[in-house]
Amino acid sequence: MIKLNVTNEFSRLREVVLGTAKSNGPTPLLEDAYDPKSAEFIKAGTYPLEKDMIVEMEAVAAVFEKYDVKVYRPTIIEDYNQIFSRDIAFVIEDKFIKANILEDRSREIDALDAVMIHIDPAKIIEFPEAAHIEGGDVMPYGDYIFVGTYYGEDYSSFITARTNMKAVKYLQSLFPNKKVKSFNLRKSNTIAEDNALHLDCCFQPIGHGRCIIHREGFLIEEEYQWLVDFFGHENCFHITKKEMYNMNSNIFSISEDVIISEKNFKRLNTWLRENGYVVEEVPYAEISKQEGLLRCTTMPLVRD
Ligand SMILES: NC(=[NH2+])NCCC[C@H](N)C(=O)O
Repeated sequence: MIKLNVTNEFSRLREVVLGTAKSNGPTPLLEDAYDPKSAEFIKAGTYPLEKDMIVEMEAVAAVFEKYDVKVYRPTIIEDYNQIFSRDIAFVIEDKFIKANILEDRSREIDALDAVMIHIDPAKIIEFPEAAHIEGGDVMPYGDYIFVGTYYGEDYSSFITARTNMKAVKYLQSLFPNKKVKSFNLRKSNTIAEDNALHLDCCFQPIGHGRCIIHREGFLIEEEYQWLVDFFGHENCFHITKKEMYNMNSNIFSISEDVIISEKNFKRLNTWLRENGYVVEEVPYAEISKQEGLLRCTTMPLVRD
């Protein structure tokens, strides 16, 4: 049995699911894209190729091996995108919560059966159908759970809005002892630079009380300010629109001190090293064309 345990983004990682780019399928049709960045590269004829993405994801697997982290991979569904494991389920404390994901991605969870047989069935939780939630929007942080949402009246017109207030409320009922704090995120179906697809696309806590944040990803100034006050201004690494677009907030922590990051994130990686973190650089620029990066492709099961 897997002893599920996740209470934050950075305690020492022991077991994780890493997505796969194998049998990812051909380049999707433009009308089938479900995020603006993928659409941009489909239009430009530069949508990432399976063979290139496989190489990138194997580089992450090699880092996990180096740190002795046990890695599970999804069972391959033929011609289906299974890169972003983060969104399909998530672990908080000892509970494995199946997300209520976008219809286009609904088959991805089937590929985790081989992982779920090692989980106590009593710990597997499903959300009510009307409560939409994806793991990229959910971040446990000690007594808190931070959740990205969109609560505009026009929620249903945004394919980029994946977590609704029904889910935020349901999450609170599941964890009555935690403070669930939600953040209304900026959405755009067409302009990737204006789209915070998930909370991890504009914000992520790292070890030693710091975080990475993009102000404009938040629609409500007070909600952004709450985070800055919570972490302290000097502990926040602010990223620009372009850096958000390149997914700088979507790095992944193996521990308080070790972070996997993209090799082109010069400004971020320098800041991390100056502050004492060990940065494991990997190439992930092809994956990033699908509006996701390292956090999105991983789903932690066990941290210390
Ligand atoms: N946790 C994340 N930010 N995941 C990114 C998922 C990207 C994927 N193209 C989608 O639209 O669903």
